Amino acid sequence: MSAPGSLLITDVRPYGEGDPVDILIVDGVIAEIGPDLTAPAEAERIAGGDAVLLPGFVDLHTHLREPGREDTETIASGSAAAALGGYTAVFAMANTDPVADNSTVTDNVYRTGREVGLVDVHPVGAVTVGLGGKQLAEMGMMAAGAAKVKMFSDDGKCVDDPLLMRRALEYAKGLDVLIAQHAEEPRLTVGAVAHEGPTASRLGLAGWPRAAEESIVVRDALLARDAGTRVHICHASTEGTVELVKWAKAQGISITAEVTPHHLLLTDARLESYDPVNKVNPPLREERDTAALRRGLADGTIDCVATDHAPHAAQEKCCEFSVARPGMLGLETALSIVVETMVTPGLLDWRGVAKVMSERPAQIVGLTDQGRPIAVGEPANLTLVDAAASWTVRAADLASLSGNTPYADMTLPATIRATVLRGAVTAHEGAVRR
Ligand SMILES: NC(=O)N[C@@H](CC(=O)O)C(=O)O
Ligand SMILES: [Zn+2]
Repeated sequence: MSAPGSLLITDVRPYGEGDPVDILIVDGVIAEIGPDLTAPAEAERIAGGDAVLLPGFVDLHTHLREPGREDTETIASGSAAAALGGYTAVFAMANTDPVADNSTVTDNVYRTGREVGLVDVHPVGAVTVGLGGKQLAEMGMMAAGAAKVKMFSDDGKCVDDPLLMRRALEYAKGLDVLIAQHAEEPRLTVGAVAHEGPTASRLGLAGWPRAAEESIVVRDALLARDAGTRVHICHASTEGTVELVKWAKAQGISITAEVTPHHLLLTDARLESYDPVNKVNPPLREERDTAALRRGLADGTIDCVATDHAPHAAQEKCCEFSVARPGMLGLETALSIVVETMVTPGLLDWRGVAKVMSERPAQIVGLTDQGRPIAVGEPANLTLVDAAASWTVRAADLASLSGNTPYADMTLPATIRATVLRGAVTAHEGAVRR
């Protein structure tokens, strides 16, 4: 990765608006914006080629698998995937082995992320010890450590005990940190592997009803109301969740929600092939759900896009559908899927993309150096998007160590031309800079 000094990016359109301008970055900060800028001879130069310039993306939901499953992803490989996907910050979920339920693990993840240096890696701390759902983890120690953990989640599992969730929210309020809930009432999803509906019935797959998600969403909204604190809903997947989040926000409850690219695009029609690449939690649902999620993201009910990048080894994804691991890759394809589902149909413009992929996620978690406006004096965390380009996804070409992308061999719109982290180029023309 190039060291900060000066960087001149020529010929870009901030938020896809107006005439192309140049951006001069000095020591990691945007120093000048305007036509025909000059830079010192030693400055690095990047030709923008009329790219759309956006604030660097922030992902609130990434699984990096280190420590424990470095065969499927490492902090280094996941950081490369993130930089190539236009991300400048990712939140690494706690369901590692060992679980990130103490400051030794969270601080190690943070330090390794800094050493790799391609993206800001913020570890997520577990809410409960070992993700066991029985005893609160030492959230205060993790928040006070080097990583300054800002978000806690048992993701992969739901904090289903209502009293424990209540205590976690109260504790989080005192620490001014965010609890992110994987909303799944486990007693409604015993043995479930697919969305409960006509497709699963026909294919003989055990169903995961919408109510398993929605009952936890409404419960946690009420618990957040009573605790006077905020709660964040991971990977919203149903029409009912959109309606419930809208209702809760209208009551003044401090609730936020994310949607994944795959829940915006894909439905359970994909399951006809029994290909385990389509197995994910929460499951791919129906068109009324994808339509509601798109509308919800467009009108702000759903706050942001998060990838739920979930790498798995080939041998855990090649078996029978019912025993395969749930989860799909997301970092390198997220922007393209958002363009396909939201920009192309006119539901979001580029300002809207900046909002849902950068500004809102940074605000939700309280990052002050990311998701900032593109303006003089702001930190240079930036993504250049070639909006007119397209690419064909090849699983083997992805930087992720795993290959479980549901978009293999699909041609998708828009590419990331470059990613800039505090003035240093982390990815350029499909290659990472180390
Ligand atoms: N989404 C998934 O299907 N899997 C995630 C866990 C999660 O996000 O729930 C994983 O860690 O593999
Ligand atoms: Zn989850």
